[in-house]
Amino acid sequence: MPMNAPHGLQLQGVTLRRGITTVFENLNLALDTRRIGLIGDNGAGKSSLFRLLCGLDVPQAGSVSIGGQDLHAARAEHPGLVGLMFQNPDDQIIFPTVQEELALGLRPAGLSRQQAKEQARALLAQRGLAHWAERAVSSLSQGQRQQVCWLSLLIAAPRVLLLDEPFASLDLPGQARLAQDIAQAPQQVLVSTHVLDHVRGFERVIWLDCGKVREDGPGAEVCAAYEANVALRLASMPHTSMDGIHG
Ligand SMILES: Nc1ncnc2c1ncn2[C@@H]1O[C@H](COP(=O)(O)OP(=O)(O)OP(=O)(O)O)[C@@H](O)[C@H]1O
Repeated sequence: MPMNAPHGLQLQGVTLRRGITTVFENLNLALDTRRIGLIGDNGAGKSSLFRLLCGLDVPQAGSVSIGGQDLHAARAEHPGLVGLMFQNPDDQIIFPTVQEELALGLRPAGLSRQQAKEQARALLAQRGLAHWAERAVSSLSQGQRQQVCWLSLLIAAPRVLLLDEPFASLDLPGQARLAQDIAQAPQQVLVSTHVLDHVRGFERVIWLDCGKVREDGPGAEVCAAYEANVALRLASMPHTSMDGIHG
């Protein structure tokens, strides 16, 4: 790593277009903080940022680096550097059964297929989910599939965890468990969410607004600023009436 290089992920002058949409233009971000929340309206660019940070998308201009090294070069050397939990579990899950899906994350660590399956079963048992091992992923509910996605990431243990709306389909116990897991994770964790309470206590929250950083600072302050902005926008909206819709 070059001297004085940032140790975390960094975007420099990034422009990203997806289809006809310019999502980011000349975006600069240094993501060194241990816990970072990402908030903002639908379409603000949260998932797009995660796609850049894990190398799924490549910017049309600018660079994405980690520890001062180009992200793609770094990932080629260390495949387990950055892991993404997708917003939609169906974009993430590849294998038919839960244990195979979890075992996938262990193969880069050099484990045999059998060893990886055994570790996957051990993690499931530790979580009281031993009965899920042979279950077809397609037979699980949306929230259960989301749990599988989280466990896959947990077992793969990348150095940086990117969680895209990980709480969205979880029940209350599942949300509490995930919040606890995040708090205990030794790695850097970035979480995007529309439920601000999940990131309000984070040391850093970034509010994205139409692909730009609107606010960046302590979670409590940035969440309060976003809430105030939403309240203001709601107050200035004309009141809609349901009259006539129901008859
Ligand atoms: N596959 C795609 N092709 C083209 N444009 C896309 C695609 N996915 C997203 N976009 C556009 O990119 C912009 C950013 O979308 P993105 O999914 O990153 O937002 P988001 O903040 O994650 O939104 P949400 O809160 O709804 O998940 C939006 O204008 C969106 O319409």
